[in-house]
Amino acid sequence: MNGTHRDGDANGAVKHTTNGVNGKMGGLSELSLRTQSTDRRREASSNGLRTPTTPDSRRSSPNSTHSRKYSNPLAPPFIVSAPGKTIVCGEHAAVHGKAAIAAAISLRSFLLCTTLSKSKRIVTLKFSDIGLDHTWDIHDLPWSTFQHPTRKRKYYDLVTSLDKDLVDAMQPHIATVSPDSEPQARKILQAAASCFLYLFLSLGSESSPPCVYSMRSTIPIGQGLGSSASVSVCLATALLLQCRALSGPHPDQQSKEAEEQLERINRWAFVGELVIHGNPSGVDNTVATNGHAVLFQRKDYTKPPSVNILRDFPELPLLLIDTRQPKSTQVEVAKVGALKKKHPEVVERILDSIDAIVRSVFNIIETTDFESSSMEADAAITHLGEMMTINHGLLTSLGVSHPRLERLRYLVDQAGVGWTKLTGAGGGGCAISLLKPQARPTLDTDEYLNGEAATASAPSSSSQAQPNGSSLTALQKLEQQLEDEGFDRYATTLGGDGVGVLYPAIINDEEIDQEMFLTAEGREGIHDLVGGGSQGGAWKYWRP
Ligand SMILES: Nc1ncnc2c1ncn2[C@@H]1O[C@H](COP(=O)(O)OP(=O)(O)OP(=O)(O)O)[C@@H](O)[C@H]1O
Ligand SMILES: C[C@@](O)(CCO)CC(=O)[O-]
Repeated sequence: MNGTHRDGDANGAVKHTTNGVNGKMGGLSELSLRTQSTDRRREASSNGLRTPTTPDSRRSSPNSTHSRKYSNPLAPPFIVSAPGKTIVCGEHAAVHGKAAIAAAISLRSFLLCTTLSKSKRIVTLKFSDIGLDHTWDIHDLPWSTFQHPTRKRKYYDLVTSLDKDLVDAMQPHIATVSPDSEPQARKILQAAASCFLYLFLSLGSESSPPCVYSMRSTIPIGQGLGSSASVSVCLATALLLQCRALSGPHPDQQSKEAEEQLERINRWAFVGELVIHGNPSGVDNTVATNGHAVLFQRKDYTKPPSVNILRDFPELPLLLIDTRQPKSTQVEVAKVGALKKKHPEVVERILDSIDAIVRSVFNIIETTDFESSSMEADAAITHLGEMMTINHGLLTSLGVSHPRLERLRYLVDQAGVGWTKLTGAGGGGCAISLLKPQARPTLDTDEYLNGEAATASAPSSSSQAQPNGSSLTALQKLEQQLEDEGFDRYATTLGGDGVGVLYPAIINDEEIDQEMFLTAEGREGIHDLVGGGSQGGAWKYWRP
């Protein structure tokens, strides 16, 4: 195997041993070694300072009287990105050991990590979408509790529950995060801060690099599109990279090695989700880590879940509609848990039916060529639509729908253009509508396709075949009505890359600095600044 083998713990106490034929270093290490001296020079000149003396030049200078210890140079700023998700079927049932299918969407979160000079000894969170700006002194954090030999976890451990003592030790440091904001906002801020701090204290050490972590996301928060999982994946990846517990990503990385890195990230992202959600199944972080689509099932919480990556997820004609009704995943998951406790036999059967829907959808997806415009493909779409309708009905019976979701479903049903189900935790948030074959738009409305075709530029309208007039009108009318009633529609594609790294944070020879990153305007501003996240040669992905 090419590359670097790393031994050590989550403390950053990592030994590098090259075991390849040519002894080549793995991705990030190689990049960081190459960029360190440049970076130091850049820092020095931007400070108006002389270029610092390198260890080599010091050694070669016989007159050097410096006895100061050489300190590690700064790592350059880098960005980590991960997608949001939509659950095609199986939400809630996934929490109770059943299967679910989820697909990555093209909305993503981005985390810019800016290492500070070692003398600073602080970590700062600038999560500007939610208005979080908080700094901790690294020395003040409860390292002794987290690093205690009975509690300390290795970076490769499988952590499946939170340690109450660690959560308690963290509390005084969370209580100081925006204590004066109103309760609902404070909950969001403190959840994000807790997610970071638990991971930082688990994977870092008192000698971790001081750093500013700046977060931007194009995923709406708390609308069922996996914003928390995407944030958790970004944080876990950045912290694992900083403690050198990951190799790559690099293009020639062997499949098995890439898979191991993704598995490592996913394990810690699940811990982040435990902090934010309380009782997650792990499906959201799994799809945010791996990208594409996944068939997911976690029967035993003490073991890794079974994950089947669906790399050729079909380009289904979908609408992704936001009710703009805020909800809490934690609350909705707890609701179903309470109902199951009260009526175990009935609820277990509902969950089994949802599991049967997931199997049926998986079989159809695996056996149908959706690209052909055959009767078989149309029948498969109808089959998927019917499964979605039943799935939504079962979720409603579990008590996780909302009047806004029911209104949306009614409007789509009335228009006769498709089948609708809530996606994610429900209680508000988003729904997906699969368009009926006869309502499926033709060339000028490719935007409804969820795959690459959706982003390809369409030919001019004069050269297009005319769509089925009545269906298109029905769809246009529906869109108008949705807009009038305050629903939002997201243009997104399904099934792109999972977690990615831009190291260093440079696009088209321009370094993305904190100011630019934090002030980029709206989804398009962020997307344009970082080069799309999922595209562009500068971004690297673990691709097994
Ligand atoms: N842009 C962001 N910046 C910082 N924190 C964020 C951001 N987006 C989401 N979060 C964190 O994730 C939490 C939202 O999680 P929640 O589960 O309620 O919604 P979701 O993940 O969008 O929905 P679902 O789990 O149903 O897919 C927020 O409270 C916040 O702590
Ligand atoms: C509601 C749920 O099933 C999906 C949330 O996106 C919760 C989970 O699986 O963690």
